[in-house]
Formats: sequence, structure tokens, C-alpha cells
Amino acid sequence: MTKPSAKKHKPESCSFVIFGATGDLTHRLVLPALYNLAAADLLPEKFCVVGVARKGMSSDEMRESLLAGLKKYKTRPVDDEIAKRLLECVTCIEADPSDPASFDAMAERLHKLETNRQTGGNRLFYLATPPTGFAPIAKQLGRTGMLKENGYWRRLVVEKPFGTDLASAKALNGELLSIAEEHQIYRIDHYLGKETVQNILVLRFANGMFEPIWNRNHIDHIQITVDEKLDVGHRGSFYDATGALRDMVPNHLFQLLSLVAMEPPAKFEAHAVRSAKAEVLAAIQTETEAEALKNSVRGQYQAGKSGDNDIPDYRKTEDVKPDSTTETYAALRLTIDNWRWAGVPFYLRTGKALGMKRTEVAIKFKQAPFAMFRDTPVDNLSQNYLVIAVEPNEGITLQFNTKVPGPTINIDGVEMKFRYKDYFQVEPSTGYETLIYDCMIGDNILFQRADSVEAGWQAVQPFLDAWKKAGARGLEPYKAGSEGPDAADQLIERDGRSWRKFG
Ligand SMILES: NC(=O)C1=CN([C@@H]2O[C@H](COP(=O)(O)OP(=O)(O)OC[C@H]3O[C@@H](n4cnc5c(N)ncnc54)[C@H](OP(=O)(O)O)[C@@H]3O)[C@@H](O)[C@H]2O)C=CC1
Ligand SMILES: O=C1O[C@H](COP(=O)(O)O)[C@@H](O)[C@H](O)[C@H]1O
Repeated sequence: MTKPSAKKHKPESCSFVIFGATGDLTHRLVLPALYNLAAADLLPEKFCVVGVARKGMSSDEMRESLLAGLKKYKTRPVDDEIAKRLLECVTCIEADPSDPASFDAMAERLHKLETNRQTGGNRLFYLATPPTGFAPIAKQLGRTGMLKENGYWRRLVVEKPFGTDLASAKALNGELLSIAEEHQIYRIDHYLGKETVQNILVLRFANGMFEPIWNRNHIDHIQITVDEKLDVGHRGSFYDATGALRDMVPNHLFQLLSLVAMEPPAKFEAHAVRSAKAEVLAAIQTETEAEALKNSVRGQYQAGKSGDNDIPDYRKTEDVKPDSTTETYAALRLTIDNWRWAGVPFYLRTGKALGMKRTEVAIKFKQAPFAMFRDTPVDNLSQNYLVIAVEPNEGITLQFNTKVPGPTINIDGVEMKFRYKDYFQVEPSTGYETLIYDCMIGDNILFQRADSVEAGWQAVQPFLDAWKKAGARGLEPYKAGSEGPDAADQLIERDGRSWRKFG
């Protein structure tokens, strides 16, 4: 069955200014997302794309490079006519935040371009640069008045990682908020662009049957898993300074956690939803150093095979220190200190170079008291899990027990499965389309507010500190292509529980 989606309207005319336009993110995701929006007729009537490069490049050169990216990273066949129309909107401007005069010149050129292209003065500035560029670029935009909202909207999209710890995230928020208002700042997390992640809100709050049991009285524990097959590859220099915890937990895994654990917002509106998310993150119990070590596992992959791919030892990866203690796997046991979740552990795990790609939230309900069926033969007793499959096989599964047909009572575990592909015709996308579109229409419900980002870092900071002090002590090796270190199993098994098996 195919259902049509709600009709969206075109955003107001604007300029879309990309810093880091020569980079990987722009080519891999941002331009393909703009292309997909163009194909869906969801770009503004009057629109221009300004690609900013620190060193001179002609607009033609930039268009050529972006077209090559579009063809390489396409999510659907590229229609030459649509690509041509989109690329005609592209102009390259040179500006380097270490050269303030270049930003003065940019302000003038941008204004002229807006006049020529009749886009008006609405501007979206996308910081698609490494994080070292965020504050310096924002500072120059502020100094030159380019962010000033004078009857037009001016928005700043900030990529991840947003800081490397609590102190740096606070400092970056402080710098940005001294230049722009909170409503102008769009802190992006691509997990919020995923349909399956947005659907957590709908699953919980558009259905009457889940909310009454969505609490400590009925839920035993929650597991959040983001396993990746990918190894670190050519990202050694970034990854070795970052690690699995910083790279994935305070952002992506906490998006999943906050949507699953937040209180029902009073309205489906940015302020209410973002407040509920920030509140639940702030309620994650702060660990002492000893508790942090006890409630966490970190691992590092050693050489192995994932499918047909030979994966080298992490420490032999280009730009990784040969004695690196950076974790490529992290598992945490967290608790949320509020009425709803008291006593319900949240087990989180994520890692690279694992046997399979799997992102899911598994909600484990309390077992029924089986007194009544104590003497009943059980073929394959199922645990009562509600599983939100973010990737792959996007959908929702409910596991429960049923009677095996026959003259006697036999019990077996079965599943009820909803798969998106069985109900909806989903256009392939990068995941950035919704986020970019929402930013253009000024809806920041799917973007992170400053307090949420800081609450996330606050919750992981004790683990960062404890691991830093421990150095190599407690760093568990695991074989690439495996399910991760055995210690991650022990982390959950010591509570008498186990990780949900896939499949
Ligand atoms: N690549 C991806 O798949 C993803 C990336 N991200 C995030 O997006 C951002 C960009 O990543 P990515 O495109 O991979 O990075 P790149 O290394 O490809 O850099 C992007 C561009 O930024 C410009 N740049 C570099 N340093 C600075 C600086 N200090 N000031 C201003 N401009 C600078 C460079 O362009 P020039 O020299 O021409 O000015 C460079 O080409 C990062 O924050 C990353 O974490 C997030 C999700 C996915
Ligand atoms: O931001 C990041 O996310 C990806 C994982 O994203 P997914 O959508 O494929 O689940 C991860 O590979 C990368 O290291 C990290 O920086």
C-alpha cells in the first residue's frame, strides 16, 4: 500500500551559503540533498547557492566539482535538467576567516548577488567545515553584519562535532550566542534527519496504547545499539583524537535516548519538544569516576575480516598513533533519575569494524509471571521486546509469545513486524533533505538547542575523564568483524540481562 505524504510548501526565497563548499560533506550530502529537494520542487522560487572557498576558485570550477560529487554520491538517477538548473544557482566566493578583509568583500558580493538574483535578504549560512572553522567564521559573519536580521531571516547551521567535551561545548555555545540569537542557530545532527528516528515521536505520541506502559512499572530496561561495519579507514587523524564515545554518544545515541525517554511534550512544536528532550538528558545520573569505570566498557579493534574485507589493526591505521588508547567501541550503562525511569537501566553500545551494520532501540518489557504456564512446554520463549529498527530493515517489531496450534498448550515466541517498505514508497534520500528544508522554513524542532547539547556532554564527561585517567588500563581488544568485546556482554549480564540477538 502506498500512502501520499502531506503536501509541503516551497520555502521563501533565500541565499544558501556553504562554508567548506570544496569539502567532502558538501559533495557527499549537502548538494545531493539540495538536488533531491529541487527534484521534489521544494527549493525556493528565487534561490542562490554561494560556495565559499578560502582559496580562489572560479564558479565554473566549483560547479564542475559539485556536479561530479552529485553523480558520485547520488541517491537516485541524476536528471541533467534539474542538475543544470541547480548548478546555475551556484556562485563561488572566496573568503577566509583568518583574513577579515575577505569577509568585508564577501558581504558586498553577497548583497550584489542577492540583488541580481532577486532572492531578497534571507540567508542560510551552512558551516560545513571542520569544527576549527565554526567560531572564526561565525565571528566574521557577525562582525560584517551578515547575520543581522533586518526584516529578513538569517540562520546559521552548525555541523557536528559540537565541542569535544562539556567545557568546549559551553565555550562554543557562548561564542555563537554572543554573535547570534538562539533562534538563528541550527545545530545539526543527521540522526534527526532519519525517518525512523522522527517516527519515535509518532509511535509514542500518536498511539494511545504505548504511553500507559512506557515507564518503570512495565519496562525492564532499554538497549540502544549503533553497530557499524565500517572501520576508521582514512579518518584516522579525526578519529584518533575523538574516539567512539565522543563521535557517537552525546549526539546520535542521545538523540535516540531522548526521544524514547522524554516526557510527552504539551505541543508538537520546537520549544516544547526541545525542552522535553533537554530535561531528560539533564536527568541522566552523573557518575563518579569509580561508577563511570564500573558502568562502561571501551574496546579497540584488532585485525580481522568483515564480510570479504580485511580490516587492519586499528593501531596500524593511517594517522593513528601506534600506541593509541582511543576507543573504537563504547558500551555504557546509564540511569535516568526521574519518576518515569527510576530503576530502569539504559544500555548503550556503539562501535566500528563490527560484524554488521545495525542501529536499533530495543525496549524490553517486564516478563509475565509465568506461574500459570509453569509446567507448559516452551519451544522458543520470546522476551517481550518492542524493537525500533532504525537501520537496516527500517520498521518496528513486537516480540511476544503465542500458543502453538495443537491439542495441548505449547508456547512459542513470534513477531509482529511493520516494515516501511511494505507500506510506503520511500524516495531514496541522504537524510539531510528534511533538515535543510526545515531550516529554510524556520522550523528548528529537529535541531539541537544549546542546553540539550550541554546536557549530553555533561552526562558523558565522567566517562571521558575516567577513561583518560585509566589510559590503556581497561581498554578491551576485539576482533574486527566480531560483535565487540566480551566485556560488553558482561556489563549487561552482571544485571541478569543480555543484549538482544539480531534477526
Ligand atoms: N563528510 C561527512 O560525511 C560528514 C561530515 N560531517 C561534518 O561536516 C564538517 C565538514 O566535514 P568534511 O566536509 O568531511 O571536512 P573536509 O575536511 O572535507 O573540509 C571541508 C572544507 O572546509 C574548509 N575548511 C577547512 N578548515 C577550515 C577552517 N579552519 N576555516 C574555514 N574553512 C575551512 C576546506 O575548504 P577550503 O580550504 O576550500 O576553504 C575544506 O574543504 C565537519 O564538521 C564534519 O564533522 C558530518 C557528518 C558527515
Ligand atoms: O556522525 C557520524 O555518524 C556515522 C554513522 O552514521 P550512520 O547514519 O551511518 O549511522 C559514523 O560512521 C561517523 O563516524 C560519525 O562521525
